[in-house]
Amino acid sequence: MNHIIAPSLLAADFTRLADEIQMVNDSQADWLHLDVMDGRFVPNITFGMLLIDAAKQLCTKPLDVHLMIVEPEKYVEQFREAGADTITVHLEASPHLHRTLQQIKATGAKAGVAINPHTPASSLEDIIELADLVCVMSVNPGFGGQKFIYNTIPKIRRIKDLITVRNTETLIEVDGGVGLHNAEKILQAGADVLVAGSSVFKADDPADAVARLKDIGGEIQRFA
Ligand SMILES: O=C(CO)[C@@H](O)[C@H](O)COP(=O)(O)O
Repeated sequence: MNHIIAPSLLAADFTRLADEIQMVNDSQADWLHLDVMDGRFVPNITFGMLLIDAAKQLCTKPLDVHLMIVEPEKYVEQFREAGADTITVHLEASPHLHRTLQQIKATGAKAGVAINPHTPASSLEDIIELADLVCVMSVNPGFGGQKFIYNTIPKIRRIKDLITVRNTETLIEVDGGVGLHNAEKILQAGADVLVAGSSVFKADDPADAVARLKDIGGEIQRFA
């Protein structure tokens, strides 16, 4: 499988949201990534179902919705109804993660688990079979435009090993500080999905930035 590029709308120009989403439609992007923040799980507030609903009407690509909120289980059905194709909840915000992933799947959405930079790969051992996607946070969640935390690379490898050993179809998504300067390393470590906010939307030519990210790694032999 070729890797997936998911531009993160957080870095878009919100005064031109329809144009920014049209760029995603016209580019080689595979998904649109949407960061929902509640000011409690993370120290920032972004948007909720209303914007997901609007994005769904404009976007021709699947919506990858990342819930950086406490008690995500309260809102799973509403985000699905708004148009989320993948719903990712944080392990650190989900005391009943197994139940929450089942709840997401019951809506027909793909179920993702996100882990913060300090959360070890081993914390996924008893949940990996249920996860369609693991979102490895490579910055502390809450803001776009931060620097990639390089300790994440060995963690991606450990998660990839876990997925290989358990023989699951789980995708590894890497989110935060991703760009042309580090995408190859991230893909070599085993990532399947690159979330890119600033490196796409702040580029002079965002569609070209997507194309370049999509191009990377075509010839790469991944580590086992
Ligand atoms: O979830 C987050 C931040 O919490 C990310 O999705 C960012 O939106 C990625 O933005 P860049 O680091 O690529 O600017």
